[in-house]
Amino acid sequence: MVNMKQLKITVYCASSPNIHQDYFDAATELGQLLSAIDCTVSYGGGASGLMGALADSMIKHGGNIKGFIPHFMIEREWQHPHVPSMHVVKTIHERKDKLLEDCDLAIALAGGCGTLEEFMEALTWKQLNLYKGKLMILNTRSYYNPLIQMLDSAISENFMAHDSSDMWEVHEKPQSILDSILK
Ligand SMILES: Nc1ncnc2c1ncn2[C@@H]1O[C@H](COP(=O)(O)O)[C@@H](O)[C@H]1O
Repeated sequence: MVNMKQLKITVYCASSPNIHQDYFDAATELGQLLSAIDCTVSYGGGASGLMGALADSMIKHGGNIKGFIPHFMIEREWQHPHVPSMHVVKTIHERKDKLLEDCDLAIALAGGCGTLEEFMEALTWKQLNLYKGKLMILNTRSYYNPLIQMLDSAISENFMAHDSSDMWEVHEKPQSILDSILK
């Protein structure tokens, strides 16, 4: 049985606030579900978009959430004001390293180029065995279908090994992510 106190989860997600309510609902639900299993969640430390929704939900439901935010974003006052454990790092590269350090599971919620880049780096590191944790995609509103199709093409065209899709799980709903963690 997994000791949930030990489980370290990283969540990559959008900074944009101008998105469909379904994405906010999914981030809020995931925050509530992860709070209930008492794991530690690390994220980019922002207050806007899905980052803010996830952090607000975890704070509301008594979860453990840590932010890793580069100094230049603090200067722009982008950090979440109520996340108690906020780590200020020098660069965005240091933030990405910290987010994957000792991470058991990295989850990509919907997001823009920042989220895509973070998730693809984690996948690349997993392929190189530099990251040993799990990877999950929360496919709210089928947002990630084109990326999944692209990865399938990379496999079918032999740019990636035939068993590469074992490296990630795709979940349509937050509850399905929780079920996979608990199984
Ligand atoms: N306003 C922001 N606060 C914190 N982090 C931000 C912000 N804007 C971009 N970022 C960085 O990008 C990802 C999310 O990027 P998306 O392009 O919105 O998916 C976030 O983790 C930060 O690295």
